[in-house]
Amino acid sequence: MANILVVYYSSYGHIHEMALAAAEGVKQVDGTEVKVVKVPEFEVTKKYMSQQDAYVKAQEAQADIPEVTLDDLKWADGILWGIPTRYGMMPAQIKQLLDSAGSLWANGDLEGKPTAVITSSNTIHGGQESTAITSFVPLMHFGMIYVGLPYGENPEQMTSEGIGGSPYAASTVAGADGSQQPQDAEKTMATRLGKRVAKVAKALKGNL
Ligand SMILES: Cc1cc2nc3c(=O)[nH]c(=O)nc-3n(C[C@H](O)[C@H](O)[C@H](O)COP(=O)(O)O)c2cc1C
Repeated sequence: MANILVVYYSSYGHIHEMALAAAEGVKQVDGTEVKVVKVPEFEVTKKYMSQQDAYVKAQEAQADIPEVTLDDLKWADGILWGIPTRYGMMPAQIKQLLDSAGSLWANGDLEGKPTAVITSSNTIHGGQESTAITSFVPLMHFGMIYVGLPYGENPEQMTSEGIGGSPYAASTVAGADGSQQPQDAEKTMATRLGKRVAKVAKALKGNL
């Protein structure tokens, strides 16, 4: 049995939806168990963003998702990270989690585990690729094995349409005002990435 964790942070729900799509992909692989967990919100963020309807609605929709623990990260044989773009890179909430997981780094608890990123940004050039690539850096410090999104399996990437998806991460474009919801092609790529991480985790478990 390979355990797969989908851990995400989502202010407005796009990454929440993409995380659920990735979990569907994990479920397509026999002999795996999937858990979806969210990164805790900061009090200061609740204070400043709770005037925004879109934020409040999206947080209510995630109320039943449990908050991640360090034991969840240890439990996992593979981890998908849902990371929306903040100024071209990961949000502080995700960085805070990683910064709180120094004991796992020190013990090598995540070494050899496959990992992948799901991201989003408002605009097509607003950080889709920079968020994925900069997120790779701390994941390498943890000794994880990065799983990308190959062109051969994701024909949706070969388009001039304004959708997400790159060799580095599954992604969705939320639109300039954030009102665009993840499109089927984007969710399909997240599902395939979930499936890919599950297959790699299963193949690697006990073999490194
Ligand atoms: C503080 C902040 C910074 C952001 N920075 C960017 C950015 O650099 N580029 C961009 O295209 N979108 C940016 N956005 C938009 C978010 O990336 C977008 O709301 C997010 O990807 C939607 O995912 P979510 O619904 O899961 O939160 C930013 C949003 C916030 C709140």
